[in-house]
Amino acid sequence: MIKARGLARTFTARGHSVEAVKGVDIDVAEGELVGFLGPNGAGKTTTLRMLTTLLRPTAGEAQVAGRDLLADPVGVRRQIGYVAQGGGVTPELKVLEEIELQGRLYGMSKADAHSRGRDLIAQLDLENLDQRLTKTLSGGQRRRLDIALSLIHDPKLIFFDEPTTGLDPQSRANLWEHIRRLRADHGVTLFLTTHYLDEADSLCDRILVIDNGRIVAEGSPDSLKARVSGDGVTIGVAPEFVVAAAEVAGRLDGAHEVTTGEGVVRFRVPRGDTVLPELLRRLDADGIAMTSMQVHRPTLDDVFLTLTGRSLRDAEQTQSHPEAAHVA
Ligand SMILES: Nc1ncnc2c1ncn2[C@@H]1O[C@H](COP(=O)(O)OP(=O)(O)OP(=O)(O)O)[C@@H](O)[C@H]1O
Repeated sequence: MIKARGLARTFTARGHSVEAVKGVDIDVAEGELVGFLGPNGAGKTTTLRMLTTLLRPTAGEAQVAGRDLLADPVGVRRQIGYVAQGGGVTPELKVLEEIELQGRLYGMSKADAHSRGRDLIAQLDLENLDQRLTKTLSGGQRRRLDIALSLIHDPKLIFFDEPTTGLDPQSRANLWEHIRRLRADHGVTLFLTTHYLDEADSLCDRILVIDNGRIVAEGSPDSLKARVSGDGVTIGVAPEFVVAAAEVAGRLDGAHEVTTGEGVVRFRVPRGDTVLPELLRRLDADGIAMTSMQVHRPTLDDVFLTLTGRSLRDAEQTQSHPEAAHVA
């Protein structure tokens, strides 16, 4: 459905050039639900805008939904749907009118646009809202209307740019269900960008991780998590014992990636739960009191950290990882 090779985009603004996307290869098979995950500024939207013909690549080539991106952008546009971040609607139109207008823009007759509008309203659970002005919709309802608008011409491939950003947890879960249904009921191929790890994890078959304009990892959520070896353990100790506690942790069987922070020591071990009694015993023997402890299974954030040396959350705030000092 998507085959991109060496896709790149450089922006030039006030004499400075920014290599937003530095030559990415992307393959998406028919019927797949693929997530494009990365922090703010990583190049997700730029890539999406190139794949949806809204932005011309500086280099590279792509086939999208069976059409050549550069040679046949109009053909690509006919085959795809695009749910942009904060896509525009006409505030004074009612929901059904807005969808009908979209149908008319795609060249449908009034009757066809009306019946397609009715179908989409049912499909996206907008039945009770069809006569509401679009400007009065909640965030989640607006996003469902955006999806309905993108589906008007029955596209086989849909791009979503951060579909659930800004939504409350309940609306997010509801929208995930709609996205899953698009694929299950209509066999649509989906490509979505997100900076939410849980979203990528629960929704996507496959994830591409982008950082600084390059794809740094690719695979199923489970296979990516399997790249991180072992559970993460975080223990709390008094600040004056951090270095000593890190040394104790580093001597445990299989312990690696030991880092320290303000009153905490973090490390990885093959089985977090089984090493804790031994760790407690050794800390006790050295007179170090543990104030807290947490064990967690690898998350996609751990994958990002392993790959880039930065936490996805830190990267989002464009911060480095100042408190982490490697001691082993
Ligand atoms: N029109 C533009 N002119 C100059 N620089 C741009 C332009 N659009 C994007 N950039 C830069 O390109 C880089 C990638 O931006 P992009 O919007 O693709 O990232 P993103 O991963 O989608 O981030 P977000 O999650 O914030 O949407 C950033 O450094 C951004 O500042």
